[in-house]
Amino acid sequence: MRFTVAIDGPAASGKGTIARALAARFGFAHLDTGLLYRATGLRAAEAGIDPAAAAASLREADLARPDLRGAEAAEAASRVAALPEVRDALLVFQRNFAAREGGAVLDGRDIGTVICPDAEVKIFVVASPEERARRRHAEFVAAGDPRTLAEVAEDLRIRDERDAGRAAAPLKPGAGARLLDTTEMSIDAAVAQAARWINEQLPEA
Ligand SMILES: Nc1ncnc2c1ncn2[C@@H]1O[C@H](COP(=O)(O)OP(=O)(O)O)[C@@H](O)[C@H]1O
Ligand SMILES: Nc1ccn([C@@H]2O[C@H](COP(=O)(O)OP(=O)(O)O)[C@@H](O)[C@H]2O)c(=O)n1
Repeated sequence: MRFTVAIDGPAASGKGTIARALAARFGFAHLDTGLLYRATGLRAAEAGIDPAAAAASLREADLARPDLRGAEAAEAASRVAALPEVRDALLVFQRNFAAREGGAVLDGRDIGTVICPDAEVKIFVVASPEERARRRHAEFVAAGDPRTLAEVAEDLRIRDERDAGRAAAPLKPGAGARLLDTTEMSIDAAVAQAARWINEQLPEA
């Protein structure tokens, strides 16, 4: 069976958490596509190579770096993600992942619009900017990053503006996407709602 769940939304809205939980619940494979852009951004900056070349030559080890979830990687990702050549270089890998037998969940910014416009289920996850900053800040505190809440909020604001304002695959809901506002939702409630939408579309066993 091929079945694709596309999850998009702004930074720290809860995409990855929901995608991971859905993949575990339904036995689908999960791809956090943000990691591809994070790894590309870091690699291009460090090796001083063209970002498109960095994207085209990503290796497993690049995606296993411990610093991928940090603020520097996020900023580098959002810069290279505005380049159409970088997006093109990552497209086929993502499409192949989505088409795998057994089902797949992908989370990112353009999954429901560009990568998988025909996904069986599209979910656009949002939360208020304050709540998203609070969540990301809590993660940084847990990881020992001294960034303040105000700094985190400002980083997210700049990145969201860049991601939604760029010409190449801007952040926006795909046609037919369901809106999931997690601002006042528990993780369990958010996952349960998403799971109901998937169950509605799953073929009868
Ligand atoms: N209702 C919720 N849904 C999803 N994540 C939530 C929720 N409430 C709190 N979180 C927390 O928000 C943080 C950011 O979530 P994450 O999945 O990393 O977001 P994203 O992938 O959109 O950047 C995580 O620490 C997660 O546990
Ligand atoms: N499908 C995707 C995924 C990420 N990205 C870019 O990569 C950056 C990091 O994405 P991420 O999903 O890891 O970031 P968070 O939402 O977890 O903060 C985003 O700010 C986007 O610029 C993208 O352009 N397209």
